[in-house]
Amino acid sequence: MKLAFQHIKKRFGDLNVVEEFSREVDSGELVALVGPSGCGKSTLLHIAAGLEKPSAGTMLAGGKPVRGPDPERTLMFQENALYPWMTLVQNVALALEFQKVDKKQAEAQAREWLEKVNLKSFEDYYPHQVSGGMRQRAALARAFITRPKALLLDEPFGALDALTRMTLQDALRQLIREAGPTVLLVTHDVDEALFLADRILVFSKRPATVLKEFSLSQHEKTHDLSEFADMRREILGLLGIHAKHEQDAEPVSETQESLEGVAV
Ligand SMILES: Nc1ncnc2c1ncn2[C@@H]1O[C@H](COP(=O)(O)OP(=O)(O)OP(=O)(O)O)[C@@H](O)[C@H]1O
Repeated sequence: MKLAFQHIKKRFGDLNVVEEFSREVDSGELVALVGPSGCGKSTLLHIAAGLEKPSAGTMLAGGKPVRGPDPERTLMFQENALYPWMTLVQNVALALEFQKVDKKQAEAQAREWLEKVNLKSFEDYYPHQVSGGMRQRAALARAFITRPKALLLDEPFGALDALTRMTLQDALRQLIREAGPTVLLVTHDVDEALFLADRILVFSKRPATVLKEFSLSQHEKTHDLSEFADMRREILGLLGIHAKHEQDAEPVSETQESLEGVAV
């Protein structure tokens, strides 16, 4: 599903959040939105999800104006919203039950998706009985089980430690490869954007405008992002973070902290 932001502007009262944003995200493409805290990235995601209306301009999904939320466009947050009183399998199955799929069939499919995200023996655990990374794996299974045409990911792994985050990024890439949704990813983590994205949009501080756009080669990426060192340095520079020397470039977790520090 192609997403098209056409001359989008957004104000909240006196606060000018998005100046004017026009971009298309092709079917099956993954575009990462990177920028200072509070610049308006999540607002753009909410407009794509149909949770916020633009003050001006048009949001199109699959060529049609977005008029509200739709299961075809699934939003996933940093804080997994699993229900604590339901097991992982019940949580994942619920997404299908909302779509009127029979409970037994929904649970059978939920078990398959939990297996895909390496949670096979944990299906019947409750969220508090598993780690934060495992809860986000379950949240990924729940996001994918309805086979949305567009996935809108808002800092999906922001609460996880760097190592767990990398394993979740691997799981996400695998799921995307299988299911092929269009993905918009908001992240503070430049390395996450480099690893996952086909394209990265770097935003200015509020009101959000695109400072620069980067296209990444499609070939197989690994977490060794050394071939993207120049791009990484340029992105960090645009965000006002300067790595002294290449060998001093911040590791993932510090990058995250530094970016948080650019809050406006
Ligand atoms: N519903 C709302 N009502 C009023 N102001 C809002 C609303 N949603 C967002 N804002 C404001 O708009 C600005 C941009 O918020 P947004 O969440 O889009 O930024 P962001 O770039 O995603 O930030 P972060 O990276 O910290 O999540 C902020 O100042 C925020 O307080």
